[in-house]
Amino acid sequence: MLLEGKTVLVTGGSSGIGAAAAVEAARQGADVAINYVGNQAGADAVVAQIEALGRRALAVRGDVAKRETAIAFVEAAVAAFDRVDVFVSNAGICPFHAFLDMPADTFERTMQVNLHGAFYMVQAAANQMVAQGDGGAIVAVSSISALVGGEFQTHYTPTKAGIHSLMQSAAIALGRHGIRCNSVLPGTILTEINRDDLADGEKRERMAARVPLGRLGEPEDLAGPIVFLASDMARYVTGAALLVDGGAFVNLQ
Ligand SMILES: NC(=O)C1=CN([C@@H]2O[C@H](COP(=O)(O)OP(=O)(O)OC[C@H]3O[C@@H](n4cnc5c(N)ncnc54)[C@H](OP(=O)(O)O)[C@@H]3O)[C@@H](O)[C@H]2O)C=CC1
Ligand SMILES: C[C@H](O)[C@@H]1OC(=O)[C@H](O)[C@@H]1O
Repeated sequence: MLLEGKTVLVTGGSSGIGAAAAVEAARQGADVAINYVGNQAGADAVVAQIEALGRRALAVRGDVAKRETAIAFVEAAVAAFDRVDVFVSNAGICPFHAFLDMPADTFERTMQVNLHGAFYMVQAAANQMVAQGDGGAIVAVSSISALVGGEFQTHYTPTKAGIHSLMQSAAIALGRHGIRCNSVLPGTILTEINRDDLADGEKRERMAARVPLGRLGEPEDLAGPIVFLASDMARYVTGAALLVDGGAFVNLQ
């Protein structure tokens, strides 16, 4: 097992990619704490799946846009499990909207949840790891959208580029502490975040047609790459960004 005896924290662990990563971490031997903001039923279901695997689980509610949520999440996990070995910064939103009439509050909320939230969470986890004194691993969920644009994502893609950049700079800041920082860059993965957007059958087919592996992604497609980067198998990997997109990014012609 790749994460035997480790404590793993996942933000946005109540559905989609975060839920899949949390359950896979437990399958790989970790105790897991998840953060969520509103979906208590989803959080409870993930806790039940982790416990069914014989591991300890904790769900902590909180809005990642607020710095105090990060402090409270890490404190709650340490109170329950004593330490933080792996931190997965995953929580995010993508309220699709046109650029020219983007409401300021939609832009600002997306920045606060996706980028400010990642910063505060990663900072809180890193401080705990530094205090423990024996390293750790941080994996942030960025996106293929860090590298390419989206007409209705002008508020969102900069947050994903920012998360990619945050991991690069954090890798430098934290390397001396033995803390590795990497990102995964998912392509289009079928989750709640894009359920309405991909209800448009024409768009869904167009997105799938771009993928050399022939299908859109499932949350579980991210679980392995996240666990790998979190594990000692990736012990000399830091500052890296791993595309997990079925080949969509490289598919120009
Ligand atoms: N699906 C995709 O195609 C892609 C997704 N991503 C990224 O993956 C990450 C996960 O998204 P995905 O699994 O797809 O979508 P989901 O909507 O399924 O999951 C989003 C998760 O984030 C949580 N969340 C949202 N806002 C907050 C908040 N303010 N505070 C705390 N938690 C919050 C949700 O909690 P709750 O359930 O309680 O609302 C939920 O657990 C996001 O960062 C997204 O940008 C990147 C590339 C592609
Ligand atoms: C939510 C979108 O469908 C999804 O988010 C991303 O980051 C991907 O690039 C997709 O656009």
